[in-house]
Amino acid sequence: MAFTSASNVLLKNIPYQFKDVSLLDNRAYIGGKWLPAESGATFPVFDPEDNVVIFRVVNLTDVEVHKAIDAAQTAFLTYKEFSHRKRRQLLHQWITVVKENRDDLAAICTLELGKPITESYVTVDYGLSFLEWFEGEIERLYGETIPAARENNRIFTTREPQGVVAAITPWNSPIAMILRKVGAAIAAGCTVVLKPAPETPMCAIAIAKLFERVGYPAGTLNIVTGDAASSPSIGNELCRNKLVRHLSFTGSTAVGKFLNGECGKSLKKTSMELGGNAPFIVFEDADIQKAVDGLISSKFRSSGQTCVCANRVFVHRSIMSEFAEKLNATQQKTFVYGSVWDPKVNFGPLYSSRGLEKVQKHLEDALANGATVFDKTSNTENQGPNFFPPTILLDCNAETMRFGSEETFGPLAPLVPFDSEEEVLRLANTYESGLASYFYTENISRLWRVAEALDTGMVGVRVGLVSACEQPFGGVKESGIGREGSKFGVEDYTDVKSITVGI
Ligand SMILES: NC(=O)c1ccc[n+]([C@@H]2O[C@H](COP(=O)([O-])OP(=O)(O)OC[C@H]3O[C@@H](n4cnc5c(N)ncnc54)[C@H](O)[C@@H]3O)[C@@H](O)[C@H]2O)c1
Ligand SMILES: O=CCCC(=O)O
Repeated sequence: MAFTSASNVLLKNIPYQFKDVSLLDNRAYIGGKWLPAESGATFPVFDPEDNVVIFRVVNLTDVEVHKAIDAAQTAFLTYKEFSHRKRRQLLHQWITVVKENRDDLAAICTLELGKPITESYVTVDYGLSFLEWFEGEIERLYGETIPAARENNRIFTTREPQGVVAAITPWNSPIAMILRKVGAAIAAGCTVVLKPAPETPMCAIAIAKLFERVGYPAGTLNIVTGDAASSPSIGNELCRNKLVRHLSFTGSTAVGKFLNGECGKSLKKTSMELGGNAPFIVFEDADIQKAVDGLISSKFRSSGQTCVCANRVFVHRSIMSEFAEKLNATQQKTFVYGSVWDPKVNFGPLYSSRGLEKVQKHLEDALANGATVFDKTSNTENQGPNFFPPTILLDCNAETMRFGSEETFGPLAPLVPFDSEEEVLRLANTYESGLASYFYTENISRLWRVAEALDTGMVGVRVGLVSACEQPFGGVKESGIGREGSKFGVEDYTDVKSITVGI
């Protein structure tokens, strides 16, 4: 077993040898410099596999965040003058260094998030796919010519970068969430102050270490780290500072609503990628094994910790027993447990005891209200303090049980019987959230009817995975504002300027 030599930053022995230990830094990155907190404060980052402290990272206040915003504004004045071709070349170089350091990035993700190493590679590659997509988009940020009503006028539009973007990201899928947001803003010609989640700051720092190698103006990307207690004061500065033109947030609906309200005071543009509570519907005419396979990837990906994971599983009453049997058999065949560093392992612990408590509460609530566990998996003992096995619940009710109105964010699959299309659409559409939904049918008319009726930003029809760099990602209702990825993801960080010329 090899041990890393980055012992000055990494506080625990791990079974991985970093190829480039300089990616492990615990300082903030402001105006092109790596800095400690002025107060000297740091906060701990834990390994979810055993709750041991792995890093201590600098804990900033609003004072340093203010400086980071100033640095981003200074950089913007230089960066916005770069041609689109030059911006594309820089992004291409960033992609190259991220690719070259894929192993170390995946290892940091596994360390901080407890993600099995194989899944961490998937999230790094998913993040890279966004950078590659945005690189292609940079030189396609076209304007328009508009026929003018006045004979002696000509009207053109251009897409202008907005300026300083404040980005706040969550712990789940840290590499991809950062690259999807920061990559788009930088492709559009903006500069960024990023506040990563306190649980996963080292992924953000490593990404910035690679960014630094590329030759962007100092201050184009700044990383401001802070723990849960300092997040509100950091957020306050990001929302109130007038130099910030756009706040791009991914996280819970509660925090998103608060930040959106704060940004409203200075009418900042916001992008809000918030919580989901995805319905997953299996109609009586579905291919049952296909639906089972889709649910396995939608529900149990990242141990159930993505915003687009199925949360409420509606199965037509006539096929419930067959579906449950097949789901249980398939999940037992699919998942391998053990050390997150073992490439064969594909199901890991939850990110923290906070995550575990929430899933346990949803399970207890469902059981107290009449649900039953289908067949508790028996081979998941001794997997660490934050481990929760894939669990299938029968006899569930989405209107009376907690999972019906709150995201579980864990591997609990509550199966809810339904009798008609009308009933299931009413149940699927009642909740305030509207991020993703999924359904399985082999009936072509129902396919179009239900896809159009589901009130969500994304619909998966006979697929359990919708996420892709080219697909507009985002929600309606309380799941958010705006779209990430796709051509809309870059456009979101530009303003349309119209230029009227008299001739
Ligand atoms: N729609 C999407 O694209 C998407 C993607 C991933 C996660 N999510 C959602 O994120 C949630 C899980 O992430 P979480 O638990 O980290 O969410 P969270 O809202 O608690 O935290 C998200 C980020 O906001 C920061 N934060 C919290 N309070 C703040 C404040 N007052 N000011 C500034 N920053 C503050 C946190 O430190 C973290 O960086 C889930 O609801 C999930 O659905 C949504
Ligand atoms: O958790 C949210 C994002 C995951 C994804 O992009 O598929």
